[in-house]
Amino acid sequence: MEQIKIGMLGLGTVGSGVVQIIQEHQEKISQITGRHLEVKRVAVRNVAAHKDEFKDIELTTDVNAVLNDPEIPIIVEVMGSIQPAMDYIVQALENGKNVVTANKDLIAQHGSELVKIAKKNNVDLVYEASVAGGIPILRTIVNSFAADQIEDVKGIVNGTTNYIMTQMVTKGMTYQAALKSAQELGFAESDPTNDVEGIDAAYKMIILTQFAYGTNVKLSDLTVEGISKIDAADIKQARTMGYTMKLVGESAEINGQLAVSVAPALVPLEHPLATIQNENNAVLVKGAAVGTTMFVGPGAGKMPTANSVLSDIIAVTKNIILGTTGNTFNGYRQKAELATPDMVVAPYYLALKIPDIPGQLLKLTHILTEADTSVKQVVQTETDGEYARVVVITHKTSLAKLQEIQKEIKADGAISLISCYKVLEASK
Ligand SMILES: NC(=O)C1=CN([C@@H]2O[C@H](COP(=O)(O)OP(=O)(O)OC[C@H]3O[C@@H](n4cnc5c(N)ncnc54)[C@H](OP(=O)(O)O)[C@@H]3O)[C@@H](O)[C@H]2O)C=CC1
Ligand SMILES: N[C@@H](CC=O)C(=O)O
Repeated sequence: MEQIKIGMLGLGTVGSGVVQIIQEHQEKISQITGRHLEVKRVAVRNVAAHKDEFKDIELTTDVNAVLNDPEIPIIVEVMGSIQPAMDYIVQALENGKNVVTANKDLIAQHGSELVKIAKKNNVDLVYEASVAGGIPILRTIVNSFAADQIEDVKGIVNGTTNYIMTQMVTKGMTYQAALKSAQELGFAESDPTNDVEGIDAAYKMIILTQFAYGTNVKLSDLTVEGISKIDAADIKQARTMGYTMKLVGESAEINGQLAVSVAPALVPLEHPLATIQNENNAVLVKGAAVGTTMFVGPGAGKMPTANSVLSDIIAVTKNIILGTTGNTFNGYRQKAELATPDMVVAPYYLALKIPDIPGQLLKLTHILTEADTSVKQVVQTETDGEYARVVVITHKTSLAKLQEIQKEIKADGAISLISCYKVLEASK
């Protein structure tokens, strides 16, 4: 049987999973593709750290030995970060190599540039593993939503933060201990800042927005908030009010304009996203024709992510055999403006510190009424005699009105806003 030789950049969590699947599932892959896949050479930083585990594979620190090898038609980039990964991928594409990558940072920031280079060189550039790890969401949007008009994409798209929050809620683990565990399990990025600050999820929402609406947005177009400042008191309070807290990414089409965000949100316990635990991810895609669909699975980790990389490798192998490489992963292109804050509407959870004297709640109600909303649910959780902690869930209001509310509370001086989270609606 003819061979397809693969060159790899990186042999960490994902890379080692890719090698393992190719070795263990070779027979099935050969039957499906008609080719024997062989990992010919892998570039790493530290050969000594890997040589005992990967005795049969040629390891090198010389990236050019991978990128310039004429026998290798597919390069798998699983080293991460922007540079030097960007330069290596450009070099691979210019050398006529097809590229499979799991690098969301790079695709979200430089995807359109790389797509052009791939097209010019008539090679594939595919990146299924870059969004939601093991969930085959990108190819599903490309293939199964090709004729539908997507109206909303929302979900849990970062495994590390969902794992941390689940461990904190179900096992009472501290934030730091849960983060350490996520790192040990290979879910977190090498620098977990992007995970916990919502940036990793934002990159994934940028890619999902490109696939769903054909529109390129940049990180600065998104509102992004992570989980590092979440108060455990809010998680507990939310629970008593019938909600759990999740880091939710959303890309919504509102009258032809796009609103893309990542933030911790209160999710009603009966909402499908409330059931997603640990490193699992879920993406809800709402199409005008199909309605709401949900895709669930592991969003991070060695084997699930490697499986998505393999689905790309197999797709590229088939294209090589058919002579059909060079087609853009997602061919949909559409220009769309960004929605303004007055268009983005939701109920909000506000935790406030209020002087424990008569008339203060009335003042708060007045501030909300002035901003065209009102209290849907209110709970006084505790008081030290001087100040009470009050939690309010508002009726729907726009982001613009929420900003007015925040400004008015600040101006009042006596009342202070401790935290503020969007509340998902049970039916959406
Ligand atoms: N982990 C996960 O669950 C998921 C990860 N991803 C993405 O996959 C990619 C890889 O992630 P992951 O496997 O976790 O990362 P790891 O940190 O586990 O592995 C990175 C690998 O890349 C190698 N490497 C790093 N820099 C260089 C360099 N300059 N030259 C050569 N080799 C280099 C490292 O070599 P050495 O071992 O010698 O240090 C290591 O083998 C990232 O883009 C990540 O965002 C996507 C989805 C899920
Ligand atoms: N660090 C990421 C890995 C997968 O993309 C995550 O936790 O989701």
